[in-house]
Amino acid sequence: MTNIIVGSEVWVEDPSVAWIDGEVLKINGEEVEIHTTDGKTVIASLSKIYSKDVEAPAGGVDDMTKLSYLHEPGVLHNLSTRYQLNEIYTYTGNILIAVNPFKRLPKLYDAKMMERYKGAALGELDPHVFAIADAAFRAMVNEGKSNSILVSGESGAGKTETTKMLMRYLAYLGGHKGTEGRTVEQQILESNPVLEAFGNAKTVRNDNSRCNTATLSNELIGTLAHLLQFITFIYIYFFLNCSRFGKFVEIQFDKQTRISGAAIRTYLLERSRVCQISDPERNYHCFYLLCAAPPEEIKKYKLGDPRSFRYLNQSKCYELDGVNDSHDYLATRRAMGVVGMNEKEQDAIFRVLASVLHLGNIDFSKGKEVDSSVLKDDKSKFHLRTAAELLMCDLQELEDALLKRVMVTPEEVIKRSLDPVGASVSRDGLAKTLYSRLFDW
Ligand SMILES: Nc1ncnc2c1ncn2[C@@H]1O[C@H](COP(=O)(O)OP(=O)(O)OP(=O)(O)O)[C@@H](O)[C@H]1O
Repeated sequence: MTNIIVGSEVWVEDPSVAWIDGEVLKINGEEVEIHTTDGKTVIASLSKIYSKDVEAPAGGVDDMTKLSYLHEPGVLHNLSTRYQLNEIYTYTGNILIAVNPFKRLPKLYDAKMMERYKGAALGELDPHVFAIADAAFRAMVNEGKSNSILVSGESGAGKTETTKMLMRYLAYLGGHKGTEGRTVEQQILESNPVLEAFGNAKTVRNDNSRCNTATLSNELIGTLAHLLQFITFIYIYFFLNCSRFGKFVEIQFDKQTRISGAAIRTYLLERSRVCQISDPERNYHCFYLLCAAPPEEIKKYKLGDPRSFRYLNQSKCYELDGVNDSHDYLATRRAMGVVGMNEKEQDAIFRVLASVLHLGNIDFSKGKEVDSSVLKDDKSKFHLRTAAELLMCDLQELEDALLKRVMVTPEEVIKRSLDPVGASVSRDGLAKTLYSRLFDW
């Protein structure tokens, strides 16, 4: 700011394009008059304008540390310049920034590209997700220690796509055929439909949202990454930090640096979504898939139109563009088979899911005693009975679990009635717990 004089080229905030460049016409104390490149004259405070790097190359720089000024407008301008040239990757030191291209760029990820990046030092070639995977792989081999890659970004930023590319490259380096000739990468990807059905939902930003940075703090990620340094097996880990759920992909290598196995762990499911959604979002995909199951299964689980269930009808969004829930239900069933869940287990999973929907339709009204409640009507009784049948539990015990609170003291176990509001809270609590236990399983 101190170098800003009349004639300097600067960045100034703009309501429509975030930052716009211009030339300083006058400085009057803290007040600066700027002629912007869109032909306007604006007044801004000296502390809110930033010098423009006039010597920066027209196509931007591939590493942000090469910029003369590392401030917000400089960084955004550099990313935007490169993006317009289809250069979606840029380094900041050894961190890679990826800008979502929202279109397929097949040449960027083909076999030739993998060949180019194999063994190349970080920074030697254009910024690329393969370069990060290669550096992580080489460090793991050279140091004989596990390594981790953190993929972070807002919902819809491209974390899932990035992880797929990282896995593809690692599978190329440590390529190994798994069972039935499928690569480990393929097997991990095949488990995706199952995880996505139960852990993904449509959010405002992404029709198939899994992750954003909202709930997993940087401190927690730091701790996880730190702990992993002490694990002696040679693994490469990916963290995807999320709000719907977190995903932790572990790829295991043997002493010959060939892939020997993989595991996926999930954590931090967004439980509140099971009972509460707001327009235009949706609940977890699996509920809509189940409501679109073949007629004999709908009959078995006593389901129907998603509009008839409280946990789904709080939002007006039921269908997603380009998504066929009936088709996806069958695809999820197939994927469950591929990852080793037998028919009986699949049926148990869908029974629990259906019971969550039935629980949500139970209403309560005031009971005869003070602060007590009863099932409101025959409809509620039907849903309670169905939930008990599906969960294969005792009807009376399930009703008690909703209408009464149990307190355990050192002396005795006390049962206290709940009023209708308390019973609704306990109903939602049970639904959330059922769903999250199912997801963890
Ligand atoms: N490198 C890429 N090439 C082409 N398309 C991409 C790329 N990265 C992202 N996309 C597009 O953006 C969409 C959203 O990306 P993705 O699902 O990876 O986001 P996310 O960060 O995992 O989101 P969420 O956190 O909500 O789950 C993808 O479905 C794809 O269409």
